[in-house]
Amino acid sequence: MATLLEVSGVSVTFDGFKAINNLSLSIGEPEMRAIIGPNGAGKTTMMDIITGKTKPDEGRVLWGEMSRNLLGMSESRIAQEGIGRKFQRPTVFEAQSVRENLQLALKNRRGAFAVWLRPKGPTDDERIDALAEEIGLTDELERPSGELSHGQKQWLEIGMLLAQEPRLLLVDEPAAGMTPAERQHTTDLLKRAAQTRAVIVVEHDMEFVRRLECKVTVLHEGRVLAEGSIDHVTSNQEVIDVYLGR
Ligand SMILES: Nc1ncnc2c1ncn2[C@@H]1O[C@H](COP(=O)(O)OP(=O)(O)OP(=O)(O)O)[C@@H](O)[C@H]1O
Repeated sequence: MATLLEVSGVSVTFDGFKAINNLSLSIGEPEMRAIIGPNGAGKTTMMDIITGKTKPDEGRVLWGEMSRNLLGMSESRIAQEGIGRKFQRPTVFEAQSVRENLQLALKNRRGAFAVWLRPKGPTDDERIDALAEEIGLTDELERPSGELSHGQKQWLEIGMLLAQEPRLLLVDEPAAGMTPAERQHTTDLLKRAAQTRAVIVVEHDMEFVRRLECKVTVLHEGRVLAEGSIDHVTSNQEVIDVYLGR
């Protein structure tokens, strides 16, 4: 597994408060990684830094085979590089059908022009069918997205991100507000996505994290407190003291 993203010695201070404190971690390709930690640990700020929304005071964020520093790039450039982010609340176009939402995402995908020039690639309709199948919304393709359940909207948004063929997908609390069956479907979907790309999932639900069956990074006070298998981190006394035992 080659390293895709390397966060190295990153710090950021807001009004004198060090929200991220000499944070270092690396993500492989492909890899599934869960990030956990108490409120205020810096999980959102870390994602803001990776996606270029927040610029840190120190450190480097290196990306890809050429180890280019993402910190010099704009948010839109970083998205073009293949970093997709799913926020907690779904942001699909409610008046548009599932198909139209996926169509729109395909239009905006990376290298769309090159795909258009390629003579034998799948057509957009074939891609939409494959994506709908992937996210479990084949029977809902013609429905307005506003009629979907909360879980289905989340899957549609994941599908729209997958349409853009990201190399790294950042997902914020995907299980929140979902039924147990929806959670299971979301687990399966993310695990499949992580077979061919890097997926970082920030999540508080430990049962959900366990089912992802991946390496877990625990953040606390803006740095890595522990890292390893779920059994390794959940038996760590410091992790129990600052997070699990609360
Ligand atoms: N723009 C900002 N200005 C000032 N302080 C900020 C800003 N963004 C984040 N912080 C502070 O930085 C710390 C880290 O916040 P962050 O949202 O990254 O934590 P988190 O781990 O995502 O928490 P949660 O689990 O509650 O979402 C918090 O103390 C927060 O109040």
